[in-house]
Amino acid sequence: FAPPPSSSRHRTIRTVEGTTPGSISLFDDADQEGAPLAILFEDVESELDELTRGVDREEERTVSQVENVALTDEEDRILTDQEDRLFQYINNTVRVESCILVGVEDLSLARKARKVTGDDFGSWTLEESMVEMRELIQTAGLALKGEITQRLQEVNPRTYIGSGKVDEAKQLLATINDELERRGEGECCTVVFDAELYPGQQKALENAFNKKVIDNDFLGSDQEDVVKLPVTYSGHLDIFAQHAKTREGKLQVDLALHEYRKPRLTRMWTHLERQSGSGGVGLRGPGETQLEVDKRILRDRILVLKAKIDDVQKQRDLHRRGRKKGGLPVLALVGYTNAGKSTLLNCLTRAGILAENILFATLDPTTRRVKLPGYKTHPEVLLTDTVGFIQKLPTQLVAAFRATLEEVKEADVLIHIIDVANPTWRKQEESVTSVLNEIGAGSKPIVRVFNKLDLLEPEDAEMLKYEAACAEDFSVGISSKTGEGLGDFVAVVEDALSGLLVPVELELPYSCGDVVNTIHEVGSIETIDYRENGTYVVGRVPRSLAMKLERYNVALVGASSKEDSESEIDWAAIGRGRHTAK
Ligand SMILES: Nc1nc2c(ncn2[C@@H]2O[C@H](COP(=O)(O)OP(=O)(O)OP(=O)(O)O)[C@@H](O)[C@H]2O)c(=O)[nH]1
Ligand SMILES: [Mg+2]
Repeated sequence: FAPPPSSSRHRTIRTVEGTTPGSISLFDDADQEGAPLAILFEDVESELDELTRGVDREEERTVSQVENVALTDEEDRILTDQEDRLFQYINNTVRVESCILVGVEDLSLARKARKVTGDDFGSWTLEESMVEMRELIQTAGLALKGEITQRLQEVNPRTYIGSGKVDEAKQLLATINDELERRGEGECCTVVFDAELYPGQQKALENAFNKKVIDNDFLGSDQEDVVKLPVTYSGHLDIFAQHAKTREGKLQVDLALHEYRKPRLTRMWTHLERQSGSGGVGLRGPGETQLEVDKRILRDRILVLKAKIDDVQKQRDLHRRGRKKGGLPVLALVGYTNAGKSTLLNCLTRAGILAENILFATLDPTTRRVKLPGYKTHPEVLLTDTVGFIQKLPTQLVAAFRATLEEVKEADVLIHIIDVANPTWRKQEESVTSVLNEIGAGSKPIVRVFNKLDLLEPEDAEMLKYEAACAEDFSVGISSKTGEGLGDFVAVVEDALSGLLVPVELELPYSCGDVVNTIHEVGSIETIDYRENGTYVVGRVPRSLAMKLERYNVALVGASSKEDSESEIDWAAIGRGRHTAK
């Protein structure tokens, strides 16, 4: 992380209160053109100390006061800098090197599912879930050293897994650590659970494992405190933390981390308190226990973060409303993480949005105005990329990202990208569908896109294309990589859009009386007036009908019948990124 001295720049910033000047160095990565600035801590402790002081002052304000804080641009910039630094801190330190994975299958859940649905289609097997956890662990940058699994008829309320398994895990950790020590490598002190644990269970497990593994040096030096926080299910959070790019994404991850820690109060803040001078001047009030202080700081931080997120969201709402006014149809790309949403958006727009072979590459919704090549009935649409879904998201996180999913709720049509090269794709599809239902977006028109056909055996790819062609709903098989099927994709999207109701204002000659009946049947009428030249109608009709009635249109909103003259589209070239805009 050390910058070459020649390229380093130095910048001094003021804290919000303007009291303690702090300084940070910024440097450009000389090798990579356009790489983001990285922030180097000269003195991590004092930076963070300053940060918590800021938080401490914020807490004196009540909720409404926090909401009313109008920040100047400068203050806002400084606060954002502070967020960024906290962020860097999270990214760089709440990471552990190695871990073991405990997989649990709670058979009582499958039993419950069977009672409701009559079968257990859609519930994940232990092995499928483990495959996914391994990927998550890898994405989080952890080295997986060992695994144990258990099938449980009922969860043990105290330690989640049975006491025999706890002993087994301890034994495994001991064996692994002996081996690591022999090789002179750092010890493995993290247990990742493939389950959501109650704080009490987590504590009990920490205690159980602590005795043998984490031991006294858990209280070791300041940095170590944080590094050795027993991470169990927070793996998702770390991954989110590493991929949030925009202000809102970062704030949300930050909030989720705080919400996650609240019931699990760890020693994270304690060491900061110790840094702030004897007795924690300005932090600990009279008679307050350390735990109370910790809780207060977390609670206040959560308040501030929520207020800020609110702010950012209000701005986004404004943008969204502005977009609506433009009358362009909005398509949202949804799907399981790693299905290829960003790749498809890139392919369609060449917008250069991050597409990587890691889970959760996209955390922030990105919207692009796109002219779909080959799109006949409408010149342009808005395409929104969204964060990928996943089974068993920690509840806290789902709540934090619900706002992001608002974009999905606002869309006219959902494009559900499915990675058919993944053996569990049907279950992933189910998981996504249930999240969509949960957020109230299940009734929107959905285009199912079987992606990554290029990775399948040709005959399997053919089967899927056939399945898509025969499907009653909107389905299509494509490969975002080779460009195969993208022409069909655009056609299917067009079909889906043509069923949408669009606002119209028409003057229909009296000779087309039956048209009014049709509008009643397939759309809705807000105003009807019998005028000299014909029937004046304001209402909403399917896009396809709007096109047909265009000549009677007084002011047709949001649709156009311009024929697209592009006939031959070189999708393969677009897929490879060599397409030049016409
Ligand atoms: N072979 C092949 N690979 C693909 C295709 N589409 C996407 N990929 C790859 O799949 C990986 C994931 O793609 P992304 O576009 O980042 O996936 P995403 O759905 O946006 O993922 P998140 O943002 O993490 O939810 C990348 O390595 C892509 O190159 C395809 O059609 N064929
Ligand atoms: Mg993505």
